Amino acid sequence: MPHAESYTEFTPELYPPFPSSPDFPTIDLQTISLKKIQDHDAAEQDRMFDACKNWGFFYLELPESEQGRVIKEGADDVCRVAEKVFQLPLEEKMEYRPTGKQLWGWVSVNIRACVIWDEGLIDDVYIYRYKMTGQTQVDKNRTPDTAEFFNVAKNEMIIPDKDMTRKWPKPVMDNKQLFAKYSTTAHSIGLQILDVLARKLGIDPEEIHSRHRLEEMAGDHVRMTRGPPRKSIEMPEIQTPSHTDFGTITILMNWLGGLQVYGSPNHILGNLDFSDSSDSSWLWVKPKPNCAIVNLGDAAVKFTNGVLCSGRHRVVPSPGEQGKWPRYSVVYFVRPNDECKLKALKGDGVPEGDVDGEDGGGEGINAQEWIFRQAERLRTGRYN
Ligand SMILES: O=C(O)CCC(=O)C(=O)O
Ligand SMILES: [Fe+2]
Repeated sequence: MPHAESYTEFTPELYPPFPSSPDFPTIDLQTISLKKIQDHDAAEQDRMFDACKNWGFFYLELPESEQGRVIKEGADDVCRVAEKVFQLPLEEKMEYRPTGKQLWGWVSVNIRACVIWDEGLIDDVYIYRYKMTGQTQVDKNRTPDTAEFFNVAKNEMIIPDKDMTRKWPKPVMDNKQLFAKYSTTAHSIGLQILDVLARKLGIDPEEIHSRHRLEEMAGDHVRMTRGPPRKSIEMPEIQTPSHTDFGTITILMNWLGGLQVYGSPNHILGNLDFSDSSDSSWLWVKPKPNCAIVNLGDAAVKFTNGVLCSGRHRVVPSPGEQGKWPRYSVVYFVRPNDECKLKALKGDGVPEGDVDGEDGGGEGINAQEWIFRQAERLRTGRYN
């Protein structure tokens, strides 16, 4: 561990390597070059499309692309802000919790009810700035999670201070430009990837772009996460429970192992199943230098009627020696605009009908309602 005098928690230069032992089986993900995608390289597009139909996860090589470098370097800077935010006194961090009691009273009410809620409350709920540890359940025994999150909303960071609607901690406000640039760049990279996938499926790319306009209100945010060092060698704790991401595409930066993908590809929409927590069922995602980890979320499954895959994943303490360090990650969630209906788009490669039955034959749930519903399922441990 770093010495107290030079103490900062986020010290990637000191991290030991991911252990190369059969005790930690890793998933073999494709590595896709962002530069080649930006150069419209056909072979790279094919490989990326296949990865998205298979695991719904791939590595995205960053440094040769200018936007890639913004993410690579920006993620380090965001982590340094994260350290400062997580080191704030708990009572200060709690000022940024979602507005509690009313939210929790809502549990048994039909999801449609949320549309009649006061706007501000919904906003707090889904932007969900500070999540202290223990707010979600990780297994059938209702064991609480061990990770802290601080979610910085894209829509707040890209507008002038005078128009902001929420209070943010000083370290975030001091770095507003960093969050604005990071959000704008990650959003743009996400859409470049989605554009390729749409074309492959015969979907008009404008149908994707119009559902993800940067300036429109959406659940997009930069999530800073912190998981504590491992308590014991057996690794019983789960930092973040089994889930699929709620949005369309996620750009993840992490430095230490801990992320795991369920060992068979998931084709179920919004799958939060945590019943199988046995270590042997999960594959480690080894962090790859210079690469982001990209994964698709529920909206990508919905828009393509199940052709694209959203991999179910979770986070456990880092393996081996790495587990002595607190674990930071920086996640950007590209999500559809709040009002966007989660329904299949038209395209030659998209099967007709409603593969998962979540539409109920009606208008479909909108993106904001979906986030709210899935967050609530995670919180209560009720995933079906
Ligand atoms: O920390 C990580 O590596 C993954 C985090 C994650 O899956 C999430 O926040 O949705
Ligand atoms: Fe996730």
